This record gives sequence, structure tokens and C-alpha cells, in this order.
Amino acid sequence: MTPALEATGLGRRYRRTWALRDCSLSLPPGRVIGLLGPNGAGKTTLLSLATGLLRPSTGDVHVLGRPPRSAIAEVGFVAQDKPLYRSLTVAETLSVGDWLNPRWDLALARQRMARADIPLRQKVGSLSGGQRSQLALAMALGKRPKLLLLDEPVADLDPLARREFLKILLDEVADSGVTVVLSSHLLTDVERTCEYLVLLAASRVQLADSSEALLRRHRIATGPRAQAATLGSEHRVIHAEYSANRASLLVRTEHPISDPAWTVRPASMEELVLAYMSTNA
Ligand SMILES: Nc1ncnc2c1ncn2[C@@H]1O[C@H](COP(=O)(O)OP(=O)(O)OP(=O)(O)O)[C@@H](O)[C@H]1O
Repeated sequence: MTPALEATGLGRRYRRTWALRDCSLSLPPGRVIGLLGPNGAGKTTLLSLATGLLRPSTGDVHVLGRPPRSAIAEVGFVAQDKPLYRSLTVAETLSVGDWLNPRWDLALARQRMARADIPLRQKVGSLSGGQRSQLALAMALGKRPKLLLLDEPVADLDPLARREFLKILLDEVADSGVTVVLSSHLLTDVERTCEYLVLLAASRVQLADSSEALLRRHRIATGPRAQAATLGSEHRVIHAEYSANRASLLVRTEHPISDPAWTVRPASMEELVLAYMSTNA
């Protein structure tokens, strides 16, 4: 199957600062994929490269098997700042979608507005931040995209609206098979919604795998501090916390930790993500 997004050695530099570097990824189609990372990690840069809004400094990226600009008709993008014309009404905004997109589904976009209780005659400039997010999502879904790229779409939404928004995404994936890449700082939302995670930190991809595989490959080992180096020579220690003479290590390993000096338990997704997020390399 053609990957929804494939990057090879992808990098983008601003003068001497790398916003994203050495990014090689192959994202599976038909999934909801979470894009996580601390502020400035390169999430917006990756999404902007995937839409063709930015050009790479190194490497390349393909979406739906094609260069980004050739796939634009099949890609929906909701940018972080949700750019919309404030002086238009909601109905006029949806009509603009109709003029610009050959496969536009006006009924679906209107239905989204009705479900969010947003009147079609209301001016965009008078919508709340959360309502603008709902409109931006309706515009992206109305395009009937095969790939939907969402840059922090739920940041402005209250908890109920966030749950509803994420439910709509899951329904869309089930109905149309659209692939969703969703950047967010809200780990609980990502954990609940996404079956596949990409984690960026320090401008590099630190993790990219299904949630199930990530949880399977990581363990928390607690044991004597004096033996931490020995464990580290046998398994890859991602993060270590020490207290007096005890050590708590987040370990990436394909093999069981058999040394009886260590108490081993599964890592939670939060422990795993926070450990990789704090990496500097
Ligand atoms: N136009 C630009 N000019 C110079 N530097 C930029 C520009 N855009 C982004 N950067 C830098 O590139 C890095 C990555 O930025 P990016 O916006 O991709 O991060 P992000 O992960 O989306 O962050 P956030 O979670 O805060 O939105 C940051 O260090 C940022 O300062």
C-alpha cells in the first residue's frame, strides 16, 4: 500500500537553525496518526513541507505517493492559526470551498456546522476560537481528502467540543478511510485517538510506530543505582531518574530483562513520551 506520507532525509533549515533534520518516515494509510513534540520541535515545519507550503532544504517528501504540490487536491490542511476571511459569513466561506475544490461536499460541510450549532449567516470574525476551529475542520473535510493534516486543531476547544471533534475524526476515518495526521500537545487526546505516533524532539524524529509496538518495546526497570550502568550496557536506556541508591530507567528493548536485581513493569504512554521529549539529541 502507498504510504500516506513518506519522507527521506527530509530537512528544513532557517539560516543556521535546523527546524527539522534527517527526517525519514513512512506513515501508513487509513490511520489516525499523532504528531507529538515540545514547542519548536518541528511539527508545523513537517506539516508545511507535506503540504508543499515549504520547500525542503534537504531530502524529499511524498504524500499519497506524489510530490506535495501534485497531491494538493486530495490533501486537507488545517493550519495552526486557522486562516479564514473574517468578513465573510460561514455560508460564504463554505461557498468559497465549493468554488475552489472540484470534489467539494457542501452538504457534509453544512452538516458539520449544524452539529456544532454554528449559524450559516454568522460572520467568521464574530465566531469564537473554538467555532473557527470547527469551521476550519468542516472546510478541510468538505474537500473529501485522502489525507488530512491538522496542526493543533483542538487547542482552542473546550473538553466537550474536543471530544466531539476527535469523535468526528474517528468517524471520518471509519467512513472514508481518510488518513489523519494530528499534531497536538494534549497527550491524553492523542493517546485516546491515535493508533500510531510520531514524536519529534530537538528537530529530529525520536519515535514513529504504532502505539501497540511502542508500548511493547519499552519497560520501566527499577533497581539498585550501582547496577544501572550494567543494565545500560545490555539495553538502551532512554531516560534515567535516580533517588539515593535507587534508579528508575525507561528502557527500550526487544528482549526481557532477566536480571533479578531489577523490578520490571510496562511503561505508560505518558512515561514513554515524556522520556523521549526530554531528549536533546
Ligand atoms: N519562518 C521561520 N524563520 C526562522 N525560524 C523558524 C521559522 N519557522 C520555524 N522556525 C523555527 O523552527 C523550529 C521548529 O518550529 P516549528 O514551528 O516547526 O515547531 P513546532 O513543533 O510546530 O512548535 P509548536 O509546538 O510551538 O507549534 C523552531 O525553532 C522555530 O523557531
